[in-house]
Amino acid sequence: WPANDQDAPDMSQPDFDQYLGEYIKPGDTLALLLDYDGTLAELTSHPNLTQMSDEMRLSLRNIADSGKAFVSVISGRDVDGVKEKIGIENIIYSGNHGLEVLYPNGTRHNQGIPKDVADNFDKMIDQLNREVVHHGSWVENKRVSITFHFREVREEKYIPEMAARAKEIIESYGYRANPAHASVEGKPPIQWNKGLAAEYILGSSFDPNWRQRKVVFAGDDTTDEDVMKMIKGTGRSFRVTKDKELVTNADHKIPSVDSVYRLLKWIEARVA
Ligand SMILES: O=P(O)(O)OC[C@H]1O[C@H](O[C@H]2O[C@H](CO)[C@@H](O)[C@H](O)[C@H]2O)[C@H](O)[C@@H](O)[C@@H]1O
Repeated sequence: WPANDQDAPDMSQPDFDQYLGEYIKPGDTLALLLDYDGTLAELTSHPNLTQMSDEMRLSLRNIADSGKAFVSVISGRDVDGVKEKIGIENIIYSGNHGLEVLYPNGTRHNQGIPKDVADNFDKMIDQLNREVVHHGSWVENKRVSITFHFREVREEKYIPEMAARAKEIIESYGYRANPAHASVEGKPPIQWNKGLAAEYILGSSFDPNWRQRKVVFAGDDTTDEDVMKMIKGTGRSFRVTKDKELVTNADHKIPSVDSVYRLLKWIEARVA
């Protein structure tokens, strides 16, 4: 299903043969990078309710244990939270949109944040709580970034104004605001994103010459586009979306978390 086509059928094994069959040959070693929410697990009303299916976990574990694939999950959640959700030991986790990296041996890499910006963090949350948290919206505090959630706001008339004001508040404290799924993400204003984090993880942990190796990425959100841009032309990327009109840097659109599972099953068979 090429980007921008009119129909959005779910994916089958022959689709992945077509997308990846020429790219990943049996015997190749592969780097598999994945987003979490909306990619490995369905979006839910609250982040605590999200669960990855047992089938997805088993397939991911089989790929990670194959000895033929390097696996990393790069999430907007805080790194310990996303590791807890997935629960597989031998993969590299990255959280807070790439600001934190947690290796299987427990080593961590935290991207530095200027002190004046970090000092504004609690004040920003206080103001968000005072001004835009009402009718079901809330602020998720991830220690270095925040997510302002409005998925549970039942009276939709409040949403445009609270989202716009949240963006203003986030930016007034020197943070970057970007729209995401029923939320506004607030990230520190440093030259870092999921794409640069992926580049760092691949270069330091997979292979310094990773651009000559096979890299596959799947993600569903705006922040994932940075990874898609970064591997464009060398890797293969998938944007999880049902939106036929959505403009993306991904090589292909796939419609659902279920189709991500089929992608994993295809890769699992290839690295077996
Ligand atoms: O990069 P990701 O792994 O996709 O994380 C992005 C954000 O995901 C979570 O929020 C989103 O998922 C929630 C649970 O399904 C949903 O309720 C919310 O509306 C979504 O925005 C998470 O809470 C954030 O911290 C992540 O940044």
